[in-house]
Amino acid sequence: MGHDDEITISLLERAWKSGFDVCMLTVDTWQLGWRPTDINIANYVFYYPGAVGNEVGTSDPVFMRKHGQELEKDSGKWIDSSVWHGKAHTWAKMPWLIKEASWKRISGGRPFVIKGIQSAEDALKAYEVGCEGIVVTNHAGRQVDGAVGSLEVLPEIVAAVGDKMKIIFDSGVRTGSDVFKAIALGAHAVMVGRLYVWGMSHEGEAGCRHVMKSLLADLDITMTVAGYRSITEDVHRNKKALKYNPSGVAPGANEHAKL
Ligand SMILES: Cc1cc2nc3c(=O)[nH]c(=O)nc-3n(C[C@H](O)[C@H](O)[C@H](O)COP(=O)(O)O)c2cc1C
Repeated sequence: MGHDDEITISLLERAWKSGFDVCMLTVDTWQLGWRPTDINIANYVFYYPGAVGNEVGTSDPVFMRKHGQELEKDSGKWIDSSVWHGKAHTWAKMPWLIKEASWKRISGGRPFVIKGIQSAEDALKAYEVGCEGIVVTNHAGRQVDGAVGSLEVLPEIVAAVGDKMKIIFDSGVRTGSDVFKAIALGAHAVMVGRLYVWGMSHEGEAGCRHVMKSLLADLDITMTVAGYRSITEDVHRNKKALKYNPSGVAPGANEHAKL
């Protein structure tokens, strides 16, 4: 979410017209973390106005009306008016974004999700401002060095809001047992980031499909060897009976017999 409310509304309208029907706001990176490796290989997709990372914003009709189509690379003007980083909005702005002026009005009431929640306190705030869901994530540990582990905070967040809203988990999901543990701890769904990218970089779309099929197969096997028939009927329903096991060993079939 950038600095300019008019541009924000325009972006949301474009998203809705393009067929997206859930709005997800990332709140943990209004500025990017410092990663020397990226600097070494000149990997910075937001460096100048035409850079690919800024395209959604700088191609926006309201942005172009206000700032012109040809922004000078080094003027700094594009940063001042930015649709990109540089401003920390607060919780006070959320009712405006979600309800009063924006997403709910534009989409006719479709869900709004906040991505980047790492505490029960913030999860409750997200609920209070009108979100239907949250993503419990530490942005894959790629932004704040030493950030709290997302799986560590998941149980307290589930306890606070698990019956009120959808909880999606990400950061570090690589295997079926990672998915299984997150679901067993109360997540309704998980997301993956780098996993599919690795498959894609190796073999394009086919690689991406292969990685995702392997993940699902691994989840199936994990589920069955742990004694569960299905995620929705068994693992999630029985989540309160499952305990997080930091050793990484999946709960065994005996546990299922007890349930
Ligand atoms: C190359 C890359 C770009 C990303 N860009 C964004 C982004 O623009 N907004 C965002 O909310 N998360 C972004 N993320 C974070 C992912 O949405 C997700 O939270 C994270 O990758 C999940 O962890 P995992 O990669 O370990 O599965 C990005 C991640 C990667 C690897």
